[in-house]
Amino acid sequence: MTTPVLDADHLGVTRGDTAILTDVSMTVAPDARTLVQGPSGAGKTTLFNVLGLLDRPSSGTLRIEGRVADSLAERERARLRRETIGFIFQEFQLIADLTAWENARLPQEHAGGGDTAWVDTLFDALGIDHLREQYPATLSGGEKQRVAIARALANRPAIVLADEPTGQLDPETADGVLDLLFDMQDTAGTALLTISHDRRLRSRFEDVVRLEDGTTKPVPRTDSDASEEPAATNS
Ligand SMILES: Nc1ncnc2c1ncn2[C@@H]1O[C@H](COP(=O)(O)OP(=O)(O)OP(=O)(O)O)[C@@H](O)[C@H]1O
Repeated sequence: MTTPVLDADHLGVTRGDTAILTDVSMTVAPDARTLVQGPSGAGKTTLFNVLGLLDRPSSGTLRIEGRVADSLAERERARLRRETIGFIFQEFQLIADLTAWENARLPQEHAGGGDTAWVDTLFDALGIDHLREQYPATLSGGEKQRVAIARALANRPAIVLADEPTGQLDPETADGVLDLLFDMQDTAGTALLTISHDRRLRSRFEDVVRLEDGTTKPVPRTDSDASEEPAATNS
C-alpha cells in the first residue's frame, strides 16, 4: 500500500480548559484531493495549524509521509514542514516589501536553495509572468491568490494545505479558483487538502471529511449538497 502523505490518527487539541478537537482521524493519499468541511467554530483553523505542523496536537499521532511528526524536535519539524508542506493562507500572507516573484521564491530561500526555473514555470502556468516585479500592494485579490499558489508549490511539496481558498468568492469565481488549484495540483504532482466552510465545494472533491463537535466523519460521495445546513457566506 502507498504510504499516505498525511495520516492523522485520533488527534486531539486542548487549549487551556477547552477541548477544541477531540478525535480527528483522516488519511490523504499522495495524489488526493481532500476537503475538510465544518461550520464556523468547528475547529478548522486549529486543525489546519496542526496538520501543517504550525502547532502541536495534545493527543493522537500525526504522520507526514510516514514520519511521526509529533515526536520531532522543533527544528526537525520545521524542516519536515518546509520540505513536504505548501500553504495557501486565506489572507495569502504575502510579504509587502518583496516582489511577487520573490514572495513565491521564499520557501526555496528558506530551504537554502531550490530550483528558480520551477518558480518561473509556475508563474507561466498561472499566467502571472508579467507580474513578477510587482509588489503585493499593487496586485488584485485574484493575482495575490495566484502568487500564493506559486509560493505554496515552490518547494514541490508532497501536500498543499489551503485554508478557505474560495473565501468570500461568488460561485463562478470560486469554481475558477478550484479549476486553477486542481490544474496546478496536476502540474506539481502534489496532494491537496482544502479546509472550508463552503458546502458548495463538496461536489468538486473526491474525499470529503466533515469536522463537527471536534471530531471527523467521512462524508459519502453521494451526500447531497442541499441537506443539513444552509451555505454560510463567511467563516
Ligand atoms: N487558543 C485557544 N484557546 C481556547 N479556545 C480556542 C483557542 N483557539 C481556538 N479556540 C476556540 O476553538 C474553537 C474552534 O476555533 P477555530 O478557529 O479552529 O474554528 P474554525 O472552524 O476555524 O472557525 P471559523 O470558520 O469561524 O474560522 C472556537 O470556539 C475558538 O474560540
